[in-house]
Amino acid sequence: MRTAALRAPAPSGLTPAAIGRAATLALHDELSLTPKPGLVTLIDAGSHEDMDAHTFLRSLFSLRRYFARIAEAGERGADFALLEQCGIAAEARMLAATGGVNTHRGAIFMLGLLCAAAGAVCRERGTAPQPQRLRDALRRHWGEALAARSLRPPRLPGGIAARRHGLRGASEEAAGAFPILFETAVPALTQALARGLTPTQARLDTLFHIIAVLDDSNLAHRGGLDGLRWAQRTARAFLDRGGIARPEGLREAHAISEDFVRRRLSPGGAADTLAAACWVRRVSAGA
Ligand SMILES: CC(C)(COP(=O)(O)OP(=O)(O)OC[C@H]1O[C@@H](n2cnc3c(N)ncnc32)[C@H](O[C@H]2O[C@H](COP(=O)(O)OP(=O)(O)OP(=O)(O)O)[C@@H](O)[C@H]2O)[C@@H]1O)[C@@H](O)C(=O)NCCC(=O)NCCS
Ligand SMILES: Nc1ncnc2[nH]cnc12
Repeated sequence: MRTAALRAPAPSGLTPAAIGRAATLALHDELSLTPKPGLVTLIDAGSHEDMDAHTFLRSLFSLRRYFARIAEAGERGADFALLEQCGIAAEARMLAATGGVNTHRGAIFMLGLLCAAAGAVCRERGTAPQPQRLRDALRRHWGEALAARSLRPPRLPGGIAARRHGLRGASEEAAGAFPILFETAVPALTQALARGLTPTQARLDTLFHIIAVLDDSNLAHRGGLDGLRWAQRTARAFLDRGGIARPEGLREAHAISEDFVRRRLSPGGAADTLAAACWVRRVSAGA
């Protein structure tokens, strides 16, 4: 029998397997949300010629063990170097599954760190990890390493664009323990559901809240600073008009998505942050 099956579940009942499963489900929640500005859904490829839903599903399948594995590493108190090795191996499996297309590199980084933090919290606290505890664990265990890492010269197009424009890319966001995730995305999703929006409506409104404030390096890479600022203004205006929960909300969301595609803009960082917000709600509720 697998050793994992012999392990007494963490006092909270949130085993690394449950933490990891929540990450896979959250990434599927994001992929299946439609319409999404410029992003891949189950029915269209958005602003992408190089990937579609099948690419994302193959990528998700290749990551099916990674999130549980990195949660287990966090539960054991692994240092950042070990997490990074886990992430690099997962990126290699993703690229092998997608034929070299970058579907989830940012999600491997962001959700990988969050799963590791959840593993640490479950072992230390014996409770379902609440947002603030997750954030504290990120800072306490890997804050210094993430801060040092964010000073390294970026090697990816998004990170290079972010550095050029003085933006907070994925590495800087992680070094701050994901402020947009915990201060914008999770509250927006929670409040939308509390207002009675359906899960789909709440996720869509939350995506617009994230696009309106995130320094999404994918947008900066593809559209420059003008493209990023146009996307942020467009998302903010949609929300100021009342967001998705209006008779004309869905039609407007489709029209905005067509504008993003015309400009070849794709907010991949916002998509990952939405998935992470869905994941935070799942694990905080005990997965
Ligand atoms: C740590 C890395 C993520 C690299 O660090 P860097 O800071 O250089 O990262 P960025 O380039 O800024 O962003 C990398 C990906 O992270 C997502 N993202 C973008 N902006 C943000 C943000 N502000 N906050 C959080 N996350 C952000 C985004 O990922 C998603 O989009 C990608 C798919 O979209 P697409 O447009 O197709 O992207 P490309 O193919 O690159 O562009 P095109 O050619 O199509 O135009 C996909 O990755 C989504 O997940 C950014 O792309 C990390 O890469 C790294 O160094 N990894 C090494 C392993 C490691 O350290 N792992 C740690 C495990 S805990
Ligand atoms: N659905 C999606 N489309 C394009 N890029 C993404 N990055 C993460 N999710 C994505």
